[in-house]
Amino acid sequence: MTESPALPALWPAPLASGAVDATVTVPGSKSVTNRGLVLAALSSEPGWLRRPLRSRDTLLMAEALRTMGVGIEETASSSSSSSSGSADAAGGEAWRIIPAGLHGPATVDVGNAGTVMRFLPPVAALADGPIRFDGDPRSYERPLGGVIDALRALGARIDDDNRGALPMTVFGGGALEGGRVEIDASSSSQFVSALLLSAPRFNQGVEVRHVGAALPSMPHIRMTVDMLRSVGAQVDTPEAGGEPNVWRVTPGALLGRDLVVEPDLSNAQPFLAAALVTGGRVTIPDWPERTTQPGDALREIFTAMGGSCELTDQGLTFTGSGRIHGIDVDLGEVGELTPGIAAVAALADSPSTLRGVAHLRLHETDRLAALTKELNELGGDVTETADGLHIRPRPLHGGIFHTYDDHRLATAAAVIGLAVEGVEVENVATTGKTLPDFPALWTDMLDPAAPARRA
Ligand SMILES: O=C(O)C1=C[C@@H](OP(=O)(O)O)[C@@H](O)[C@H](O)C1
Ligand SMILES: C=C(OP(=O)(O)O)C(=O)O
Repeated sequence: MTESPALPALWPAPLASGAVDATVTVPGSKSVTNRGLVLAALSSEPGWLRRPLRSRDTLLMAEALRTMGVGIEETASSSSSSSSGSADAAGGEAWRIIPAGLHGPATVDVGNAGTVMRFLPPVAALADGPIRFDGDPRSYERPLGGVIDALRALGARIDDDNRGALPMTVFGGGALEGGRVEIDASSSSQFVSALLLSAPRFNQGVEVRHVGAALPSMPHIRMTVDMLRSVGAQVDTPEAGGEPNVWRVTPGALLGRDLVVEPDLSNAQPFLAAALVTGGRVTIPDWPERTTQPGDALREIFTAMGGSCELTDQGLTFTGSGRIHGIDVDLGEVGELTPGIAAVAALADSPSTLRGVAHLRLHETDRLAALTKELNELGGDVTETADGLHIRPRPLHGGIFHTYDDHRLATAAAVIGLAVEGVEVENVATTGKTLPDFPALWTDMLDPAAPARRA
């Protein structure tokens, strides 16, 4: 699914011939889909996920749950379900998730999905046998020690041959005691989300206390809390008058729900950037009015960089002004937006400073090093700071943009290619991690008549 044989090793990023004017339907959110799968698998009754994202990260999550015994059925429409009206209105494809006893032995391939490698070890601790975790070479380098240590403190037995990283085996004991635990989640908010998501099934629930430097990606933790509450879990949070950096989940059964997955707003980013870069207009249908997705911050960030946006019944319409301004911004809450913002900043009329994202060095690749190197090889002037990037725009030229198996590097390169002739994106198929149809969506955005011609 991820490696389409039709995609060339070097994808010539199309140059925009003018202002884009398009409506782009963006597939479902990776973060919502993978949380929805985990929560449904841990529920006490079957549930539905409608418009789930089907990408490498979410298919790995579904497959991992299946290998542990969970039923996940694909359906073409919602008509035979007991779904709510809103879900029926969503129509389209759906996954029916049928929870079952979690069984080992099993082997989980995490690929390079942070959500799979962090969210599933607590689930595996509830299984009745050993669950082996392995993945792409990069997954061995990504931080996991916080989850491993916390699970051990909560009663799990784990054999981590690579000491604090993958590969490893979680020896599920059929149940986990749970209770209080301290964790340093400064390298990834997913450590906190991982413990909270499975905690309703721990005997004592959980109290997670983050200790250490700043915690990144808070909107993703809010997403975890919101989704837990939507399936009936009781969660106390710092926001609700609780102690700072402390989350509590009470043990209890989770309900099977019918959830319509929102479009992935972080994957909407390159399309919104296209409006900004070309002085055009892009509409993303189904942009939610309220959401915990960090991509919603693009409304503010890209407006500050030179566009304007309007949320209507048609969705979010973003309009570029023809000018792009630099920005000085802390992206700690919305780190996954950094590559796309860096691409736009490299084309701006003034310098930018992107701060608060040191943890990106341990994402799919070292994103700070990769963006610096690749933008500079096209003639840019980017320097790494201790916690981000300083970008001084200069005229860029064409060349190969290496992507290091990082979907967001590939989409960032496509944004540069709109304005710079001759950009070739290495391994654009890596976008399949979260957005398998990216090359077709991109060319259709630039030529909205293309799908009709193909039909
Ligand atoms: O919980 C999630 O769904 C995510 C949390 C964030 O991780 P980090 O806190 O590790 O940056 C984000 O970057 C990632 O793309 C998705
Ligand atoms: C950091 C990201 O992914 P992951 O879920 O693998 O951490 C991302 O999608 O930008």
